[in-house]
Amino acid sequence: MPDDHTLTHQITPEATQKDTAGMPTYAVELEGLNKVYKAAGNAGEKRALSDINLKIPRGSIFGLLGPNGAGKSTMINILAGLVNKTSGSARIWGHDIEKEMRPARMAIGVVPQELNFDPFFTPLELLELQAGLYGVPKSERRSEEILKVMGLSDKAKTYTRSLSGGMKRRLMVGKAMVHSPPVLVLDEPTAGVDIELRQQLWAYVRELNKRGTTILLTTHYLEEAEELCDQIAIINHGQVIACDTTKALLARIESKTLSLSLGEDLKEIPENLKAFHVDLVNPRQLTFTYKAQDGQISDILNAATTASLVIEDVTTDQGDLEDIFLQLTRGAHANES
Ligand SMILES: Nc1ncnc2c1ncn2[C@@H]1O[C@H](COP(=O)(O)OP(=O)(O)OP(=O)(O)O)[C@@H](O)[C@H]1O
Repeated sequence: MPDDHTLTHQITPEATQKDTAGMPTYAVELEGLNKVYKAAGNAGEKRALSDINLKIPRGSIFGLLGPNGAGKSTMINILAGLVNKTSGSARIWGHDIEKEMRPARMAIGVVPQELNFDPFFTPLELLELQAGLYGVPKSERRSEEILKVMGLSDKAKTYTRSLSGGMKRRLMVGKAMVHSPPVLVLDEPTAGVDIELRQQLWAYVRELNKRGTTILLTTHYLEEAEELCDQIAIINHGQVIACDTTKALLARIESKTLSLSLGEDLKEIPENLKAFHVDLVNPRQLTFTYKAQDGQISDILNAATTASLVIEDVTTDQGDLEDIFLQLTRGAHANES
C-alpha cells in the first residue's frame, strides 16, 4: 500500500495528469448555451438557459448563484449528461460534451443535492459499485483511499444508514470522486445542514481544491459563495447577469450603506440629497447606498449638513453578496420591463 501522501494525492487531478503543461486553461467552457424544455401537449415551451457564455478557470472554486428556477440545475445537468442542450456548446476539461462524450463525462464528478445511495450498502461497497459504473478497472480503484481522504475509513464496512448526516455528505463527495475527475460539481452542498457541518464540508471542499480539483458549486447561501468562491456567476431567468471575481463583484456594486439616525422627524427627502441613492426608511432614519470605491461618504455627509439635518448617529455597513444579488436581479427585472 502506498503511503498517506500518495493515497490522498491519488484522487487528485494532478495524479491523473502526467503532463501538467497539457492541462486546459478552463475547466469548463460554455458558449452560447441554450436550453428550451418542450412541455408535453400544448403547455408551450420553457426557456431555461439563454445564450450562456461562461469560462470556469482550472483550479478555481467557482460559485453559481441564482434564485429558484434561474437555471442552475439545468446547467449542471447538461454538464453531467443528464439533460440535452438545445444549442450552443459545452466543454469539460477541453472535451466537447457531445463530440467527445466519454472523456467529457470522465472529467466531471457531480454531487447531487439529495442523498442517493442504498442505505443497506456499506461505503466501501458503494464506492466499488460506482467505480464499476464508471468502468474503472479493479486494479485502478481507490475506494479505500477515498474513504481515508473523506475521513470515513473506520466506517468502510458499516451500513451507510448508520452514518451521521455529515458522513453521508462526505460519502456523496467520495462517490463523485471514484473516477478521479478534475472537475467536481457540488449542487447546493450545504442545503439544510447545520453550521458546524457546513464548516466541516467547506474545509473538505477547500482541501480538494488545494490538491487541484476545480470546484463548481451552486448555492443559495450567499455567505457560502462569499466565503468559498474565487469567482462567482449570478444567473437569473436563464441568463448570466454578472460574472466576476468575488472581490471585484463586491467592490463593483453599490454595496456600502450609510445610515443617519435623525434627532427630528423628516417628512420627505431634502431636494439636495435626491442625487444620491437614498431611502427614507422611517422619519428618523435615512439610508444611503453607494459604491465602496467611489469615496462618496464625504459628499453625503456634506450634503446632509447643507440640508440642516439633525444627525444623532451615523452607522455604515459593508454590504454583502445579498445586497449585490438584490441590486443585480432588480436591474435585470427593470431591463426586462
Ligand atoms: N424538465 C423540465 N421541463 C420543463 N421545464 C423545466 C424542466 N426542468 C426545469 N424546468 C424549468 O426551467 C427553469 C430552470 O429550472 P432549474 O431547475 O434549472 O433552475 P434552478 O436554478 O436549478 O432552480 P432551483 O434553485 O430551484 O433548483 C425553471 O423555470 C423550471 O421550471
